[in-house]
Amino acid sequence: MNGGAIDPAEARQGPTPVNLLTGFLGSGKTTLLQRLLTDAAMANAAVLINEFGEVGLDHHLLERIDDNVVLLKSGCVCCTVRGEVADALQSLHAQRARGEIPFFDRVVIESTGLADPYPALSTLRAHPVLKSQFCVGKVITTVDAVNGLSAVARRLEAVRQIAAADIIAVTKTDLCDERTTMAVNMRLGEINPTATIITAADATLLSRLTTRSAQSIDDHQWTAEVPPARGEAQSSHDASHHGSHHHHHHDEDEAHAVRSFSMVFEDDVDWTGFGIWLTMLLNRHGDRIFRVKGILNVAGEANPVAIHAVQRLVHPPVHMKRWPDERRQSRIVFIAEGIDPQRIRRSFEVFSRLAARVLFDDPVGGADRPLEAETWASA
Ligand SMILES: Nc1nc2c(ncn2[C@@H]2O[C@H](COP(=O)(O)OP(=O)(O)OP(=O)(O)O)[C@@H](O)[C@H]2O)c(=O)[nH]1
Repeated sequence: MNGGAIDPAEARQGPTPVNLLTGFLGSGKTTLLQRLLTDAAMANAAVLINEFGEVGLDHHLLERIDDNVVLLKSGCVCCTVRGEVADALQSLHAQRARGEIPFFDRVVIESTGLADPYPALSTLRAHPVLKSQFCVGKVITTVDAVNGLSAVARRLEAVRQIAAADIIAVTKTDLCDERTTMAVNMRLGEINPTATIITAADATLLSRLTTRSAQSIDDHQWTAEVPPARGEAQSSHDASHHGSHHHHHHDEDEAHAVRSFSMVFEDDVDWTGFGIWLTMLLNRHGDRIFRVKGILNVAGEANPVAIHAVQRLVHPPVHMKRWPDERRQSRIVFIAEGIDPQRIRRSFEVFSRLAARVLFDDPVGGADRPLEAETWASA
């Protein structure tokens, strides 16, 4: 770690701006980032991706992979910024000064969908070394027009992400009618009256993100507590972190613990069977399954198929251009509240066996043997 190297870029341009890209699980952060990075103004941006989950996938889903894209270990920005994010920023800074990585003039941190942005922002501002190397740029928060209001009603992190925003980019408006979008915008305006609210597709987004506001960003009270509105977000931020690798025990009861878990498997996936299983699972448990994302080795496909679901909304699959590594393994990450991972695993195994039987062995077998796991997913 080199906090003291004299960086010619810094001498010329001053501290490098850091934009935090936040937003609840599945609200469209990576999609927006992908689009922003295609613009020439972002050609020299370094990207830090922080994921909540055992198996990091976002760096595979993001097409621009180069030396300046760093995937941080599972965790969340709010809890790791004093360690991992701070280290990553200092390391980028030192490597740039030594000319070891391509020049960058901006850093974008994509946080996990469960991160409280305030600790990260206050650390960036107050960290003894970082504060001279980097400055806090605008905070952009994505809000999903389909599921955003339900996230706000259930999770305090979602409220705090909106409250911290300079720019709120409303995503998935193409999947909603105008009234729904207006209702979302109104609620956002109540939570954060000073943010600029635009749709994610708005062409002015990038210029709004990269220009400094008249009011310095440093004037924000980053450490201020943002209370939830009445009736919103029953569980506290601190209590919400509960993952297999990122495992915090706070006061939250098991029923509201959010945990991330993953399934990794070698066998080909039957696409139809998988689609039926996922749809049934989300119909039954979508309220508590905030996020499903994965890369599947689909039978008959040369390249992986990326899948995304957010609560009950299943997005169209995306055919990826190549496998991220030699192993053609399927990887699926779930982020769910109060669900035992074993039940999802068992249910998937039963469905896989059923699909194999229907396809290859015994077209009618299985139908008379509704196992506990099947009925759990579909009942
Ligand atoms: N129709 C539509 N789909 C969108 C839009 N934005 C994102 N999506 C889809 O929503 C799904 C989730 O998008 P991501 O960009 O991965 O969301 P994320 O916030 O990075 O997800 P996490 O990192 O898991 O929190 C993907 O299938 C996207 O294609 C949008 O504006 N319209």
